[in-house]
Amino acid sequence: MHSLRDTPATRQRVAVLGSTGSIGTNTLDVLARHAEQWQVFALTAGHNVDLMAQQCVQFKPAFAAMADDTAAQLLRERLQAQGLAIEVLAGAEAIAQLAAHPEVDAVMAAIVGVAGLAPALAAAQAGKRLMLANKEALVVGGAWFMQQVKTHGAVLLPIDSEHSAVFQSLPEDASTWPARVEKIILTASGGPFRQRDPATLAQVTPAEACAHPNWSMGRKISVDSATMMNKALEVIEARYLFDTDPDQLAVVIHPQSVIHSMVQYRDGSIVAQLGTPDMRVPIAYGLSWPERIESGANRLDFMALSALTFESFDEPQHQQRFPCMQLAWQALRGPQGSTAILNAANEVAVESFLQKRLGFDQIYALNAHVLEHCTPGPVDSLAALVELDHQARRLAQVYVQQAARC
Ligand SMILES: NC(=O)C1=CN([C@@H]2O[C@H](COP(=O)(O)OP(=O)(O)OC[C@H]3O[C@@H](n4cnc5c(N)ncnc54)[C@H](OP(=O)(O)O)[C@@H]3O)[C@@H](O)[C@H]2O)C=CC1
Ligand SMILES: CC(=O)[C@@H](O)[C@H](O)COP(=O)(O)O
Ligand SMILES: [Mn+2]
Repeated sequence: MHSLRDTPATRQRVAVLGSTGSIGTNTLDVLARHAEQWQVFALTAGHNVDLMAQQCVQFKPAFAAMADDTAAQLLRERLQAQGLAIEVLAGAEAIAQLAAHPEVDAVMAAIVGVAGLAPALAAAQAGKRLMLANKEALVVGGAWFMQQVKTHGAVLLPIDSEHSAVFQSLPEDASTWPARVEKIILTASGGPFRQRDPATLAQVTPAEACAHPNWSMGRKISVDSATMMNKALEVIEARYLFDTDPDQLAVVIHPQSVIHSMVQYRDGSIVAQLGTPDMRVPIAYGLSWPERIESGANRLDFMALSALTFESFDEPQHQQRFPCMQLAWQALRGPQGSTAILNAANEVAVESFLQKRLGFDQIYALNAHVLEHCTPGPVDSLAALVELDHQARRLAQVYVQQAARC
């Protein structure tokens, strides 16, 4: 593998995993504003050769990797034709190797789904600064993943907007959190169906589900926001990131997505983080922590805000609209491995919904079914997690096939 010997020691070298996605492109936008501080060392993606080729021209990384072999070959030919000396690698293993590359200082983990677990883990085990957008990695890996971060001296910075908000609202000394914190309150927009008649949810289309009112995101997380499974995954993510009891985690619906989340302290005081809904803010914070850098985000104009409103997720209509929410606590209170099972079920359910093989309302039914019927196992290695994920996926696929027959 080739080495960047001419890199000034002061520039941090970043690997952006999932560079062609929503988080990946926002990350590159922030990095482009700070070329004197960070250098793009590696870019990785799945299939999108056109965008990856453009990113390679602009950022000239030492390495580019595509999960898909054919895409990698195509990229190699394109870059050669342009005279760019970028080493192109292929496959999941190469992506994990780049995440752990000795010349990498920081890794943006922005692959969607459990596919991002192995490279995020590789970065953690190599002791990197790990900027974690890929919430599924933590939902699957749970306390074991956090233990790997600790054991290998990695620094984990949350990128998910709510968790970045919580992190920004907590004292720097983590050892004080248990004594000081009463509750973590995650805000939720309620997604595109917050006011939809629950009786009509069976008919919604992928396009409607992906039309998030406040954020422009990839299709998987957009569907998760529409079912509020995104918030369920975030409750699980918060439990492991901040090592809280599940009962200390609460969700409040806040349709404007201005308050990104809050910490309630034992004296009743609440500290919140606010801003315009722009992922470049948590990304910039993940890159620069404990410093602050320009993110490019518009500043919040309080005078232009009509109102900040809140709704209880316990309202009967919201309970009907968003049954997925309670699966977070069900999985957290279940045996070890339950959150990995729930994640696998949900990935199959969302993909099937996007392919129009499953109704929107069946996402909850599938998730609940697999969580109930899949037997959890110990979560103590990547291989064990992968096996559990496969087992849950098999059960979920059977459910989809049966649902298609009805
Ligand atoms: N978007 C957002 O604002 C937020 C996202 N997140 C989380 O960040 C993660 C990324 O989300 P988002 O950017 O929206 O997703 P996108 O779908 O926009 O992007 C996903 C990225 O992962 C790549 N990818 C997909 N599958 C694989 C695979 N099997 N192996 C390697 N790379 C793969 C894609 O490559 P390609 O397209 O080239 O195939 C793309 O670069 C998710 O876990 C999400 O929950 C969290 C908070 C906010
Ligand atoms: C930007 C981000 O972090 C997303 O997870 C966002 O929070 C989705 O919004 P809701 O899930 O609250 O609709
Ligand atoms: Mn979020």
